[in-house]
Amino acid sequence: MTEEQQSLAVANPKMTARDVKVFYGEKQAIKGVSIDVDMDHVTAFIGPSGCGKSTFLRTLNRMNDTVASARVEGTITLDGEDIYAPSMDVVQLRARVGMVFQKPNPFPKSIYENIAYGPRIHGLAAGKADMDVIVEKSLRRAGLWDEVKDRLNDSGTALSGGQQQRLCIGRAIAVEPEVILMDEPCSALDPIATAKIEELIHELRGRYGIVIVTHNMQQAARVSQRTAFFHLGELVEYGVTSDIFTNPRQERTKDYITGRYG
Ligand SMILES: Nc1ncnc2c1ncn2[C@@H]1O[C@H](COP(=O)(O)OP(=O)(O)OP(=O)(O)O)[C@@H](O)[C@H]1O
Repeated sequence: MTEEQQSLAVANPKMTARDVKVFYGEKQAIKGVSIDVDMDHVTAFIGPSGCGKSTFLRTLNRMNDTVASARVEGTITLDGEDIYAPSMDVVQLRARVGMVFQKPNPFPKSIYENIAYGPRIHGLAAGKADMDVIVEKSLRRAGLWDEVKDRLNDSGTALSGGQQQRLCIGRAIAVEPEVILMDEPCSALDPIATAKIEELIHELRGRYGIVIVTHNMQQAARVSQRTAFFHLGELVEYGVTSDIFTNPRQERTKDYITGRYG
């Protein structure tokens, strides 16, 4: 075992998934996945289209609840607490485990309101001055403040695609999440906007647990320290990113990273 692999084994998990299965009606999309997510490493989910990356990602904050035919089995915990327990407040859970989607989806409101909306609902600001601080801090963390500080009342939808995606990251940050799930956050962006998001992921690492689904293996190699390779609903291999890309243990992983399918 390399030193890095040892640290993989002893990592203190923020979230754990054990034998997670997801069904859409009769069809099984996830076949018994177990994985840990920690705060210190960015985790990338890779694999060919339809292998279940997004489905599994969405189990981590119960976004699958919004799909009527979806059913989840197994156990997922956040700080040791079962997130599928009846006592779990799902609105609170989705603030603690935030999500950024493939297509930037700011609210059709001002830049300021996009950030302030969540903290207001969750009662995080005592008044306007408090909210101003939260808005500035969130936009700074999302790497957007300098670009928008003089136009906070402009519509969020008037920003460029890359700026909109950083606004959505800022919106997730504003409610003080512990984990941020990103579902192909750069697939609608040009290379420059993509580079900015990747840089931002580096800056956010450690402060938040980060899980990113990506089609782009170079991106997984650039932004993550842990990579999980999914195929046909199974987690085929999970490990230190550099090991997965240079020394995969499973034949299916090797075939995928060498471009034999996908
Ligand atoms: N709402 C749904 N209802 C029924 N089946 C679904 C639904 N969402 C996903 N699936 C199916 O579940 C399987 C996994 O899909 P999922 O979108 O999770 O894969 P993915 O690896 O994220 O794919 P992609 O990279 O193309 O986004 C696929 O067979 C897909 O058709």
